[in-house]
Amino acid sequence: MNLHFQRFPAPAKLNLTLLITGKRTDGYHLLDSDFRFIDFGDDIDIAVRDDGCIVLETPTPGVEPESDLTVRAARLLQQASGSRLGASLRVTKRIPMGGGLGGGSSDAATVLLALNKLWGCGLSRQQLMTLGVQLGADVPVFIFGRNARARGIGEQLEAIDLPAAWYVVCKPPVSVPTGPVFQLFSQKLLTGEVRFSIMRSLFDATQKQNDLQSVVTAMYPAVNEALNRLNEYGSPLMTGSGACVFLELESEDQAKSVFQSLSKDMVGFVAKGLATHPLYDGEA
Ligand SMILES: C[C@@](CO)(OP(=O)(O)O)[C@H](O)COP(=O)(O)OP(=O)(O)OC[C@H]1O[C@@H](n2ccc(N)nc2=O)[C@H](O)[C@@H]1O
Ligand SMILES: Nc1ncnc2c1ncn2[C@@H]1O[C@H](COP(=O)(O)OP(=O)(O)O)[C@@H](O)[C@H]1O
Repeated sequence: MNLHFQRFPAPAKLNLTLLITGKRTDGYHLLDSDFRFIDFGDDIDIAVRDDGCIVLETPTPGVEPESDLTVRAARLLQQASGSRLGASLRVTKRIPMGGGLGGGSSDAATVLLALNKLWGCGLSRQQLMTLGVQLGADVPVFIFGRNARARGIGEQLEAIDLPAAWYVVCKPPVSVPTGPVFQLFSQKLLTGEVRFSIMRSLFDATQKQNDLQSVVTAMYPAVNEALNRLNEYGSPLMTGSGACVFLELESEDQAKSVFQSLSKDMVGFVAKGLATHPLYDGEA
């Protein structure tokens, strides 16, 4: 079979603020969070196959190919669209796993967006978002394509305009699993150590916070250390359920200079905030 690969970007996200506002009866927590895409991410090379097979040529260490979100996204679209076509996938992984940067979710969203076009499925953006949330709470925002305020578990999205900004992102040497962080948050609710954040309009709108941060720093001192290092230059925050932490700066020069002054053992990068997802085409 003659395979013709095309490259599609899968950007990382930052949660510029993340409030936990309640809990659904199925145990999922309700959020109020501002998502921003950044110019750092994975790349996925995709070739259409005429035999219907979904082949991941670059398995991620520690993730069974069948449970990889790229493969699950392709199979889900096959089922939903009835397409008889298949795909070969090559993932160039840069986004650290368990980093709160949404790597797996972004990979899944990119596969859904790309194969919808390559297979000619013709599903709307909204239909793809409905499929995407079955794979993970973070998938819909990547399909939505604009920086967004997300509510519900991440499926109620409202586009937001954000000023140009650069980010120093640090990756402490730990990988944080999302489920246990929410579980611990729930336990601490019972003991009164954490609370649900009431409506955001009652807060100072400029105040940014992450309600999962205290839970994660209690479990992982390395996350606290990274926050302390960045604290010397501004007000850093953890993204998502961690482990990455970031500091927003107004210029690229400022961001680079902060990054350079961090000690060499701090793993991280400088990224620009994007206005939209690179695959966003303006269509609703
Ligand atoms: C916290 C956030 C914020 O952006 O980001 P990450 O740190 O994972 O990137 C997300 O809401 C995470 O979304 P995602 O990573 O897709 O989570 P999922 O795979 O759907 O859920 C993993 C587990 O976390 C818990 N979970 C997840 C989301 C949510 N709103 N409430 C929850 O209680 C559930 O126990 C679920 O089984
Ligand atoms: N293509 C993929 N890329 C990253 N993680 C994946 C992928 N497929 C499945 N996973 C699983 O999803 C988990 C969450 O990964 P990821 O979304 O990158 O981090 P986070 O939820 O912290 O933003 C990983 O620990 C891994 O087990």
